[in-house]
Amino acid sequence: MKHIAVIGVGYVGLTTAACLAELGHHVVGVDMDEGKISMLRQGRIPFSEPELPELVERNHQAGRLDFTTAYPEAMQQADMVFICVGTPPTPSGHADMSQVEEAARQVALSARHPLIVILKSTTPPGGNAERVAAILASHLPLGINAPLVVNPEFLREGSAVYDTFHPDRAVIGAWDASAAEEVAALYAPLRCPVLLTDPVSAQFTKYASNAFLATKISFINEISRIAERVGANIHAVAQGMGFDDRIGAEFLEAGLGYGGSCFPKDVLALSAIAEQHGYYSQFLHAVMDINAGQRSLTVAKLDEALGGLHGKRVCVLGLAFKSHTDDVRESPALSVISMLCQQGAYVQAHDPVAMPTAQKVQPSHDTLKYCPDAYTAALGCHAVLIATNWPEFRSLDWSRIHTSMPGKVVLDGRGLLSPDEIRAMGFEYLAFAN
Ligand SMILES: NC(=O)C1=CN([C@@H]2O[C@H](COP(=O)(O)OP(=O)(O)OC[C@H]3O[C@@H](n4cnc5c(N)ncnc54)[C@H](O)[C@@H]3O)[C@@H](O)[C@H]2O)C=CC1
Ligand SMILES: O=C(O)[C@H]1O[C@H](OP(=O)(O)OP(=O)(O)OC[C@H]2O[C@@H](n3ccc(=O)[nH]c3=O)[C@H](O)[C@@H]2O)[C@H](O)[C@@H](O)[C@@H]1O
Repeated sequence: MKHIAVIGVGYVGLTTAACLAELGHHVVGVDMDEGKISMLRQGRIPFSEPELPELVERNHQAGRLDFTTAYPEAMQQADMVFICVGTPPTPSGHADMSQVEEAARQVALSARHPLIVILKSTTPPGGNAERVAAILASHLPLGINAPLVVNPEFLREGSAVYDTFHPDRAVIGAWDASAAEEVAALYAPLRCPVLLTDPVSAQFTKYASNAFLATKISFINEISRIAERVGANIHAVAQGMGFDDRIGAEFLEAGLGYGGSCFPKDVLALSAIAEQHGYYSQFLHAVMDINAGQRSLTVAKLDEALGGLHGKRVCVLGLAFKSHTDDVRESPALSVISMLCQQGAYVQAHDPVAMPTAQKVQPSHDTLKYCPDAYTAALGCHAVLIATNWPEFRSLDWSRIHTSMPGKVVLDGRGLLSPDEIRAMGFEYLAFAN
């Protein structure tokens, strides 16, 4: 059993803290956001993530998981510290390292005995790990050692707890071999492959992995544009491709494209890193351009189907960047809603969990209304856009929706519905090469 401090209790930090506690460690989560910490102390979770509330509550009750805003309190017994703070994009596309650097400074100032500092936040290679190690070294009390280990995170929102307990691998990059072994030991109960490498390669592996997954999505979206022109069905094509183990069946869903707090920022940061090193990556720019293009293509499809958007009423189902989360960072749904409103359409939107977060960043106005359920959102509309693949959208009473809509267009932006069933009800079913 280890004493562990987790700095930053957002999507990654809270999941990491709760899962480590479930594995039997004693964990204290630290955040500068007093609101988040006081919610957690009352047993409430600041965001929506399946399985996490139960896990946090169980471990909090068992005395293995606590929360504080005070670094010294969390650091009192810690022999390991995970840094899980944000690395959002700066205007130039580079990752903003200021939260990580401040966390490292606070950790070092509060350290009273030797410990291992584990960098879980996604941080760009090219001097950043070295800088964090230097910040630690210059702020630690004399005689105290705190080796840095880079251990990037690969969980997905919406299945964060499952992913943490079933990782495909752990990547551990360190200059200090014994610190790397201690971090590897934390993963032993999870029985996953562990790659021990240097810090820069560990950092780069994270960016390369996200860029590859984003590439798969942009690839299938590019193929869907061509498939549409030649009359091929993209789902059949993706399925046929996916049977080949070298290709793999996952991340071949054509549609609105990727969003979220990571693919957009990490692909952009990787291209910025390349440019900083004198290399323009045409490839990464194509991935980003295709992704942005899917959003305008969605609006263009609705425009064509409705004979213009001005004055038309569009129901948007799904507001977060994917299902099973309330995270609206870089949400394709929200950017399509903005474009629809700009072109004079009225939007009626609904999401099973992301209404409060969406309303915060895009408050309702004359032409944008948030609705308590999918049926109210569809009422009086000319078209429905499925923007995230919530399974419950599939099981809606679509004939009830059909009756309540003056227009009959359904644009399935996530390939969620059965085209034959929807067409049989009298809808005009549109998708991306379907
Ligand atoms: N969200 C995801 O699915 C994944 C995120 N990542 C990476 O993990 C990192 C964290 O991401 P999220 O959890 O999404 O971020 P988040 O924004 O949800 O959480 C970050 C937390 O850190 C806190 N914080 C910031 N500065 C602090 C400081 N100096 N001291 C204490 N707390 C501080 C913030 O108040 C916030 O609660 C990022 O680098 C991200 O790229 C990696 C894999 C998955
Ligand atoms: O670094 C990160 O933050 C994380 O980014 C992604 O996880 P996440 O963004 O939570 O969610 P994904 O399931 O990857 O979906 C990302 C976006 O791609 C879209 N997507 C996904 C798959 C697909 O086939 N098509 C597609 O358009 C989703 O709708 C969503 O908007 C990665 O999958 C994680 O491995 C990684 O740890």
